[in-house]
Amino acid sequence: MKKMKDIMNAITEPDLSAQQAMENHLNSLTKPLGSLGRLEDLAIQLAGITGRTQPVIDPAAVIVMAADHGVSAEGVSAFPTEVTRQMVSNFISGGAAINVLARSAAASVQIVDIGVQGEFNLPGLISRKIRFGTNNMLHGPAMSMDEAVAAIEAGIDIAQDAIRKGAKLLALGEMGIGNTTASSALLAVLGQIPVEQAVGLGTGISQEMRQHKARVISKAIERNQPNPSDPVDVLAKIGGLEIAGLAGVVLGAAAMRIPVLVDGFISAIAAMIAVKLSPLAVHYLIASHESVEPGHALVNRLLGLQPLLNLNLRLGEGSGTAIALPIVRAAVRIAKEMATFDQAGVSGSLDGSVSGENQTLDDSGQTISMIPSPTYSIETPYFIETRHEFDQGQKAGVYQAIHTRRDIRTFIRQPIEEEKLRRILDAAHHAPSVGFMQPWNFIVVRSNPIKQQLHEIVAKEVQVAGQYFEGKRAELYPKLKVQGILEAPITICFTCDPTRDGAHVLGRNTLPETDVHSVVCAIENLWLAARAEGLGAGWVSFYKKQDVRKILHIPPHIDPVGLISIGYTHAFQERPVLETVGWGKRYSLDELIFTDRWGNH
Ligand SMILES: Cc1cc2ncn([C@H]3O[C@H](COP(=O)(O)O)[C@@H](O)[C@H]3O)c2cc1C
Ligand SMILES: O=C(O)c1cccnc1
Repeated sequence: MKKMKDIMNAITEPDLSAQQAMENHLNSLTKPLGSLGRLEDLAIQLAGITGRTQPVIDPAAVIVMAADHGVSAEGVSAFPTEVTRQMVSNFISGGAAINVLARSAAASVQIVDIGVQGEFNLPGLISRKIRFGTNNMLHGPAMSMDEAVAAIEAGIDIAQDAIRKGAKLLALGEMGIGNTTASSALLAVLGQIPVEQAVGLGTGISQEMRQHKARVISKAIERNQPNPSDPVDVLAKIGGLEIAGLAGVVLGAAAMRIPVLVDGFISAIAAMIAVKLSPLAVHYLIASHESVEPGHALVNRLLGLQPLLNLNLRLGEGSGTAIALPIVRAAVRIAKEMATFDQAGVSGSLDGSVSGENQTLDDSGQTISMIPSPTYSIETPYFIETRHEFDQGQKAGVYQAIHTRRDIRTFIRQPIEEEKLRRILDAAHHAPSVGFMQPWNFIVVRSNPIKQQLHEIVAKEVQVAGQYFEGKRAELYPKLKVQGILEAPITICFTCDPTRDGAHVLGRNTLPETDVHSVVCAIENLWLAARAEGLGAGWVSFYKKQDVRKILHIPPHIDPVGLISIGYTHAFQERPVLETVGWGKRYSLDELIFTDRWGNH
């Protein structure tokens, strides 16, 4: 137990400065920014793991853990238990799929007996047998907690040994008839997924057998009552020895800053257990592929991993890792061997920056920001409670949306996709609101005649406002474009209903205006989401509320807080227009920050 705990605690964050250095390096290479897509993400991840801008992943070793499952007595697999033992012999003889694929990928294979039912006398087989297969989980725990911990610790030892002998990347493989049953049970409990969704056909059973398999799993969960917040308890009651061993391999590798290539459903479940035990381990995982087994996509999703390949595999043994290894190697070689713009004497992009400023010039020669391709999945993992940290790409995305948001008043006539509109409205609807009062409504204006009416009342107020400016601002004012209601495909009126949720809203007794504050939060959410989606948004604030109420049939007690025009645009200016034209400049942040009391810097 101590070994496991120590290793769990030894796993640290990836090296952010090495990641940044890698990103800068990739951006200096002779290719358009980001054009090597996922290979660039891989190179950055490997830099973070290894702390090196020239990561080394060779020699790579596939560790295949083999064990048997008592539950296979229930007829949950298309094959009998003895196939596990027979396949171990096949692995040692070099005739299994993983042997061939590993040879083709120039990786070594280590076969570990961590719980096969049967004795071996095979040279080259690593024997760490904890017991002769698990018990049938239908009738009680598959193994004891001590055995589960011993299997995890055996995995840690094996990873450490392999690394000491020189391995720079470990890949997970497994063999164990019945192990998709254990894996589905683990997924159902640890991922809080309905059993029905977590179960697949494994080695190729019929639909009737699949239903039977699901019933066996449900009964085993019912019988054992595993505690979802204790991964070792769950592993012991409904898991398997090879799964525990592989979880140990992940922990051992991550603690030594060695990347782990994950194979199919079973090894991904093992990786999930490792991440449950030590959340930072997730940064060391690379998903080689997504198998046909339906649970695999779910685990990848829960872990936030994007598989490199989808080849309809459903084998295991580490097969997918050997196929993906050359891709990982390609990422490493790109970083190491490609020439930079300087070295090759190749001209950089037109703004002169080859170093990743994410900028280019628009048609008129003005510097505009580009949206880099997203490096992370839009589906945030939400089951792993402990994985609340944003990864580098996610963090960068949030700040990028904030810093490149602009008040956009010039739109091109390209319609907004309905799903996009729905997503940004949903972002607005997830804004913070005082006492959760959600006082907003969103009137989405698409009708041209109504836009025309809004445009007219706004134009009138724009005129009126002009007389209040003096000097330079009076001169600049007529040149400013302050609204784009006619051009924008839609304008949204954000309203506030002060009666929503009754008179006594939590947190609003002394500050009645908190309802409007909440609506403004919704506007900002929409604005940032729109920016991330490549849509410009502009807040129009020249209007008399009475006029807007009349046009949009808004009842008198409802406040039309803001009109926001949205649409695609030619350019997101690097700086606010009002700054560029000299209307105003951004105050210094330091001057705005006081310490403890007003005015104290
Ligand atoms: C010949 C053979 C070789 C394999 N290699 C991997 N598996 C894969 O299938 C098994 C899991 O499926 P289930 O839960 O349906 O038994 C595991 O051993 C897995 O590694 C194999 C299965 C067979 C039959
Ligand atoms: O996803 C896998 O790796 C898998 C699927 C079925 C059987 N064995 C392995």
